[in-house]
Amino acid sequence: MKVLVLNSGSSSIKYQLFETHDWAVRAHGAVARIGEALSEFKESWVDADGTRQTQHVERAIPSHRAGIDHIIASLRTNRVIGDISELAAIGHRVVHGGEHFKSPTIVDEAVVAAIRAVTPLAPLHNPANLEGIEVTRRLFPQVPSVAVFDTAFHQTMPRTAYRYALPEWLYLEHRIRRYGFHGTSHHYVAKRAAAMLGKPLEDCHLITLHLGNGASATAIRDGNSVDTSMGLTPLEGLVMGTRSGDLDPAILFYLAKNLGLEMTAIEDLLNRQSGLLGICGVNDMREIDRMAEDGDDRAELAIGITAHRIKKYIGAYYAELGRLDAIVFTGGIGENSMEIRCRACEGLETLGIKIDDRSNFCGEHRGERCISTPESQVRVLVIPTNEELEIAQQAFDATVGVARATQ
Ligand SMILES: Nc1ncnc2c1ncn2[C@@H]1O[C@H](COP(=O)(O)OP(=O)(O)O)[C@@H](O)[C@H]1O
Ligand SMILES: CC(=O)OP(=O)(O)O
Ligand SMILES: [Mg+2]
Repeated sequence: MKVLVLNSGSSSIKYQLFETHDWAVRAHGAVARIGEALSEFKESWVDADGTRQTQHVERAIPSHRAGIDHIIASLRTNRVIGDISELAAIGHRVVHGGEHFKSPTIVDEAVVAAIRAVTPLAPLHNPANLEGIEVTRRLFPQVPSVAVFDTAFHQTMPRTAYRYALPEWLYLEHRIRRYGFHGTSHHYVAKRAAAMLGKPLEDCHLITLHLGNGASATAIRDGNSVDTSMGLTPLEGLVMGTRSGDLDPAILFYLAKNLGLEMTAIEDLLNRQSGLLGICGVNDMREIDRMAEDGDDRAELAIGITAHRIKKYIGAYYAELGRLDAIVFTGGIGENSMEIRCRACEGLETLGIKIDDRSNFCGEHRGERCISTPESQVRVLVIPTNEELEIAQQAFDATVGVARATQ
């Protein structure tokens, strides 16, 4: 059997097709720059003779719907999906599940409505996630679509971490609280970290740092999320590609009252024009690293603010946890930027955190690795995330569980 996973982001769709007997990847790819003049479609698949094939095309792909149609057509043309009955499930990353969803859920009309109801809380993400669900339910009505929520892993947070200091009715009547995101990634790397530490996840105290386009930190006690930096929406917390992360809420009043900005303009400013892009004009960390090396002061500042914010969260979460086994770096920046890892952990030796410069320099080594010195009490780990594998396994378990229950 096979499981197809769609991870629809704000301007991209990543996908992977897994064999369920060994979780080998039969095909994977991505559609990037959706809606721009020229979108990019990269795919890689294993053909019937076991040979890996790749293809890279550039063409206009105006919407997520068109992107998914494209992916499915290509999987069929390349004969990666033959008989539809081979598909056990289609797993979908859904960013916001509110308080309703604590585990992977087979999608029906009521689930679609519940996801739609929380869409205002993840305006960059949930519409794309829903579009993916609608397309696959239309194309493959006989295959269960399973929603795997970014918010689910964080549902173990205590109320002292998830409630804001706002009037109670805003929580009771409107469910305004911290939800947290990237839960699938935080959970996946936490399990891998436990394996590297050689102890059960239930015994691990960890700080996981998912640093991609969106970025978040999570405090994990005894294997459970007990605090996380993103809040009601994926805007709070760390500095991101185009999102501001934490700021004084009074800045919003200032922008509205003194600069006359409309609410929609403020929302766009904080979600799409801030973060790395706002500080230095570029949101790609590779390019920012190069600019900083060439002496660009704004690029240097972007790296500095990003690392400073990460360090603040490490300190806060260490204090919350009291004991810390490991700090885990993941996501495009966490996995690849030795500069960010180095600066985020700099000066933390008295907390028992010491990076080994040679191990931190990745060179050709891109896999799971420990980058702290042997004396460092807290291990510092780099673990490539694999949200799609985690979603595939959770989606498969959900469908197998239902099949068992109905037998
Ligand atoms: N070799 C690298 N060095 C520094 N940053 C990198 C490198 N490779 C990727 N990145 C950064 O990772 C970020 C994207 O992370 P990723 O996890 O792929 O994002 P997404 O949230 O879209 O899945 C970008 O800022 C990109 O510049
Ligand atoms: C929730 C979130 O920020 O996701 P991404 O990093 O994919 O934008
Ligand atoms: Mg991501």
